[in-house]
Amino acid sequence: MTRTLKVGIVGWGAIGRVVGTALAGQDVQGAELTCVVDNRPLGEAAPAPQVPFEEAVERCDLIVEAAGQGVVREWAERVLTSGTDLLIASTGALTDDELAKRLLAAGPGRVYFTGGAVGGLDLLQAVRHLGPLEDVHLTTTKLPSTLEQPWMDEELLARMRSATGPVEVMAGTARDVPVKFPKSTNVAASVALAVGDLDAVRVRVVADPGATRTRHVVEASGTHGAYRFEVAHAPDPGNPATSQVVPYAVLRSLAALAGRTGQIL
Ligand SMILES: NC(=O)C1=CN([C@@H]2O[C@H](COP(=O)(O)OP(=O)(O)OC[C@H]3O[C@@H](n4cnc5c(N)ncnc54)[C@H](O)[C@@H]3O)[C@@H](O)[C@H]2O)C=CC1
Ligand SMILES: O=C([O-])CC(=O)C(=O)O
Repeated sequence: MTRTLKVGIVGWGAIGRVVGTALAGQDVQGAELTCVVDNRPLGEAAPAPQVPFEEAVERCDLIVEAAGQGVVREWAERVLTSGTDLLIASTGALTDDELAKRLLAAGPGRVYFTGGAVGGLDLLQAVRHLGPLEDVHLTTTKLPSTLEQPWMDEELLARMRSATGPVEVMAGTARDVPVKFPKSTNVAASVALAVGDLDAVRVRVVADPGATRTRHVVEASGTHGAYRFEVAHAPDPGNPATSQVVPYAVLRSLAALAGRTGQIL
């Protein structure tokens, strides 16, 4: 008999709650929810025991990080070293070259990332083999309130709050942007992971009071072709910084990792 994959969720928020509830309801063949980690007491809210991180690493075959970039920085290497696998949502943490290098060298646990809110990453990963992509652009457009940051000056905050149309709040590369919007632009790092180059991905972050749907547009071109992927997601009602689809992207990855019959992977 094949073993059931024991999964621990770190972060019982917009992503973790949906993923954990589906796992607890046995919606993912071959995988089960073993425990939950969160820095807030969850009481009866979680359908599996809430445990400290150390205990989750011991008890699980795979940890799903759905808590924030800080958790990846603090825990990822220890998870992998213990032999537990790790599925990362907060890919922006990997813009730190030192951390990324350490994770690449760590094991025996394996590290995965979810495509999350953005599409087309499989194809971008594939076309790398045909030659470099010369031009890669990501434009992320969200509601202004989801993009406000402590480092912003009063003038920018006032422009965002009084905007009646789109306002560009940052232009940079996938190396710079996810650090500045840690809860809102992990997608930039995910595109860079697919392309294989943080500095090659040019990112624009746009605040738009009309953005009832969060939009991510990825455009890339090289000598071998041109690619464009555009999504417009409903935001999670409780946490509009996160698109509602993201936990389902995590669940899709989990179904593939648990890899049981009854599905075409
Ligand atoms: N790759 C992608 O497309 C996306 C990635 N994300 C990433 O996923 C993270 C989680 O997203 P949501 O579920 O929407 O956030 P959320 O804010 O709804 O939930 C986060 C949960 O993690 C917990 N938490 C925070 N720090 C913790 C720590 N140090 N230890 C234990 N628990 C901790 C919080 O208490 C909260 O329950 C975001 O911060 C972002 O980095 C979010 C959306 C899309
Ligand atoms: O959910 C989204 O649309 C994107 C997001 O928050 C992130 O990349 O961190």
